[in-house]
Amino acid sequence: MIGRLNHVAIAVPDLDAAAAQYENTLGADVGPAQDEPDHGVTVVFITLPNTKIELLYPLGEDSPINGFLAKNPAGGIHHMCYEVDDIIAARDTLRAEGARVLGTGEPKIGAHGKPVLFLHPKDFNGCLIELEEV
Ligand SMILES: C[C@@H](C(=O)O)C(=O)SCCNC(=O)CCNC(=O)[C@H](O)C(C)(C)COP(=O)(O)OP(=O)(O)OC[C@H]1O[C@@H](n2cnc3c(N)ncnc32)[C@H](O)[C@@H]1OP(=O)(O)O
Ligand SMILES: [Co+2]
Repeated sequence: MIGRLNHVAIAVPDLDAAAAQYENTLGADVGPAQDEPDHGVTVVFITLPNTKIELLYPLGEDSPINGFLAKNPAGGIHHMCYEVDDIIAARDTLRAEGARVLGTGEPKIGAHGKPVLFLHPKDFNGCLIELEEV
């Protein structure tokens, strides 16, 4: 069901510093910061030859990453995003297997303009999973 690794997301306490570090110290292809108000985050995408890194910073008071950053003040890996062909079919299969789909269960439009859903980290070895329909 899952296909390519679309991105690995890292929650960071200082978005400008993290973006500059990836650009200047690691020599990566770093994009501009973009606000994602529907998701409560500001993101910076870093394009690697085989996948992307998503730097995440909270946007607004109800950001879903506030708790994670409170527990991990230095930052940390927040989620993995896997590509799927059909996100509704994937959701229904996963639910039937007992996995918890977060939020309303209806896909939202993600940072790439494509539908996304999240799966509870406690159901997947402590790793929050994002699914993106490509
Ligand atoms: C723009 C878009 C895109 O790429 O297109 C994005 O990525 S938006 C990316 C941001 N959006 C999202 O993450 C949306 C989905 N996320 C959520 O709904 C939430 O963040 C939850 C995953 C439900 C966690 O919420 P919250 O931290 O408030 O809950 P909580 O404190 O009760 O946490 C429940 C347990 O899960 C753990 N926990 C929390 N966040 C975690 C994470 N990212 N990875 C692994 N474990 C995690 C907590 O430590 C806790 O474990 P213990 O009980 O053992 O201490
Ligand atoms: Co993401």
